[in-house]
Amino acid sequence: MSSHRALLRADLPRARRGMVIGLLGGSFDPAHQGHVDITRAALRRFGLDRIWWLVSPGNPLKTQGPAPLARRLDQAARIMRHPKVTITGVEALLGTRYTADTLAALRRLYPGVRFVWLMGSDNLASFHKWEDWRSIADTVPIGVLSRPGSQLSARFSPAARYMAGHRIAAEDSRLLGRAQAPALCLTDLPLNPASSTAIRARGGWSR
Ligand SMILES: Nc1ncnc2c1ncn2[C@@H]1O[C@H](COP(=O)(O)OP(=O)(O)OP(=O)(O)O)[C@@H](O)[C@H]1O
Ligand SMILES: O=C(O)c1ccc[n+]([C@@H]2O[C@H](COP(=O)([O-])O)[C@@H](O)[C@H]2O)c1
Repeated sequence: MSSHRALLRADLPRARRGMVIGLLGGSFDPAHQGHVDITRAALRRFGLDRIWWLVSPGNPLKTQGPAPLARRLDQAARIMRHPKVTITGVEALLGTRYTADTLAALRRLYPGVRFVWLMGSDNLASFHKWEDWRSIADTVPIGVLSRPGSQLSARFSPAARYMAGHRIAAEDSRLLGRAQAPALCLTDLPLNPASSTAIRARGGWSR
């Protein structure tokens, strides 16, 4: 193994073959209680062994850059404390920005590990604008957590239509982790209206 790859592996989170790992990607600028609530709910509902937060170097669709990655990672680790949740800067380590590239790299690095992509319903509503979104849908099961104001637009989104024949009902959500992609499960949860935009707007976080 080259020294570069050895270093990379030393920093990456560990996973055993056969594990089911949920990936929650986000700017986390800053992380808030909404992120914590959906993470705990996803662990319970989707049959996941672990969740990794992928604190993004920067959302490819957002024009304004977030606060420095190290600060967002520190703040996220303070707010999200759970033995099954790891806060990571995996995308910065891998040099990926687009989710499709991140997933392809993770699959190569973790043979035998199952990944599930997690997102709030606002992101499912605009998922069809992501790079290679159909290939993401075709290769990884997707678990969607309700977010106030976007449940309807998510249910009727182009991405939900694309996966219409591959829906897992909310009452069967535990099957998602071991389902073959494409697989989509939308859960109804107690909703948390928290948002990073609102926290920044009231001066609770500066970039
Ligand atoms: N309150 C919430 N309820 C459900 N999902 C959420 C909530 N807040 C964030 N998410 C989801 O968590 C992931 C990461 O979110 P992100 O870091 O962008 O936070 P945000 O509050 O949406 O930020 P911003 O307001 O800056 O867009 C996304 O999939 C998003 O849909
Ligand atoms: O790959 C893409 O085209 C793409 C476009 C928009 C968002 N994403 C990812 O979606 C996740 C949520 O982003 P954000 O900024 O809403 O927190 C994060 O992991 C982003 O990298 C990915």
